[in-house]
Amino acid sequence: MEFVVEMLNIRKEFPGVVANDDITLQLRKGEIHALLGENGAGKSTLMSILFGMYQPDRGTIKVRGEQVKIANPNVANKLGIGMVHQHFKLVSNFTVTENIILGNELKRGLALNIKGAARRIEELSKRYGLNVDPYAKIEDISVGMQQRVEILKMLYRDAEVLILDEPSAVLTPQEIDELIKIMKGLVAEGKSVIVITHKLKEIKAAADRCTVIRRGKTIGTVDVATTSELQMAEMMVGRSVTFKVEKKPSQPGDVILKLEGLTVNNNKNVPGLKDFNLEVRAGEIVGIAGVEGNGQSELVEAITGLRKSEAGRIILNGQEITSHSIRNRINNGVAHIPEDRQKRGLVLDYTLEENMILQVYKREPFSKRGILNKGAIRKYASGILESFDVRSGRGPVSVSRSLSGGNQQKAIIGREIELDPSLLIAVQPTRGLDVGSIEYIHKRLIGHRDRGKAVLLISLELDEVINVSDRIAVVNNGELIGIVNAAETNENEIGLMMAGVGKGGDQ
Ligand SMILES: Nc1ncnc2c1ncn2[C@@H]1O[C@H](COP(=O)(O)OP(=O)(O)OP(=O)(O)O)[C@@H](O)[C@H]1O
Repeated sequence: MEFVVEMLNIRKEFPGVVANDDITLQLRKGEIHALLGENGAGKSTLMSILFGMYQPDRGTIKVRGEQVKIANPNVANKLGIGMVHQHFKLVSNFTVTENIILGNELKRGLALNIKGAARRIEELSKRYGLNVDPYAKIEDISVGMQQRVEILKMLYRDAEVLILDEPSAVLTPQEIDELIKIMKGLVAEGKSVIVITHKLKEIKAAADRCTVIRRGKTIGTVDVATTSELQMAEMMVGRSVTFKVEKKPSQPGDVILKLEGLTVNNNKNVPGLKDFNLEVRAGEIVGIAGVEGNGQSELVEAITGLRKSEAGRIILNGQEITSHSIRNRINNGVAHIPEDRQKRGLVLDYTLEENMILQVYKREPFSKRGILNKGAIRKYASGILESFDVRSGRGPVSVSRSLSGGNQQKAIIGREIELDPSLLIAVQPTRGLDVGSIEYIHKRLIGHRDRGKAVLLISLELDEVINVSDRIAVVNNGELIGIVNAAETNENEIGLMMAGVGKGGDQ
């Protein structure tokens, strides 16, 4: 039998949107199958159906040739289907083993045999090259390791089909290489993998076949080896796309942000950012390059006021703001596209239009003498949603939680750019976005620069930092290693600096 899973002519409708419209996906045993589609195309919905979280309105699912009804995730597990979600479901003060047996042994009322379970987890970890310590606490291990724990959880439950929903979105470039190896190891052992990803490079490196969907419809399934990245991108968005970022040389003006000897403690109360000096001028984009966890969060949180500084000064438009409140900084022209869109970006239970006016609702024309002007709010929000192509079932009145991840991200970016801030801090702005949206967001960041504003871009994507920034500041271990002009550098030079080697070879 060729296919281990077949999803045939699947339809799923939500209020105002047909998320899946006659979609067919057939998974061969032992393959890595990529699922590619624009933000909001319906990928997560389709996988949630396969994992029993939603029921399709129409269509058939077959597992190992037999028609099945996957009423809930327990049924999916019993059929050998497991899923790693974008947001992990782990208890942070429990160990790896406790997390893996939680909800399995516990739910089934089996006597707990932690040692036996840990032994089995260790064996699985070795067999699939996962390198996970069964006794480590979740809060002490990296996000990449936590993801492996989620993979182990599926293997522990004997999953044959593994669904990974945008697994690389939370990983560093090196962890992504390791994940690709892990996926290849899984299929070498006879498992089958479906992976949702927007990264065409990863599809090329890892997948055997790729199914492309657009606006809820199947466009086709291709063999990855014989299809180029550009061809897949064009199938996905339905038009030609360029991966190149067009921009004129910058025209830097006055200093907008100045950091002088800034030292900021991290969560462990030791300096995460040390004696840091940087200037960002009007009309330029300064990128921060560095391996995750080398002071970027401390830098951003200190500038936005989410974290206090231990020493040094933050100067915005010539005025010291080192100890100003968050609100005061916003009012003085700092906008922030945060890394964690669900925690800091959107109030998920508010509608989109409510989220679009979070910072400005007290201003005219949105309110007058404490009374909200609904018409003005609707007009403002609709304008943002339209220009940033935020797709949702019910437009401005959609509850933010119902949007696909990528569309939530676009809404946040739109809201922050619309404030027309003198300093825009963009942290991982294109994480989770499709290539068409990335192209658009890059244009808007450059457009913001060209209107004489300052942009500070923090990204783990080296391509993005090099292509979008004018100058690049490289950080390592909380220190500034050096600043280079983006037009005069390359990935190698930046990579060395990221490893702590200063320009010219000095440590
Ligand atoms: N629970 C829900 N209620 C209402 N609408 C929903 C719900 N879940 C998804 N949708 C809508 O269905 C469509 C498809 O969303 P889905 O999350 O499947 O997209 P996606 O392809 O995974 O996108 P992304 O790449 O941005 O994660 C979107 O328009 C979304 O707003």
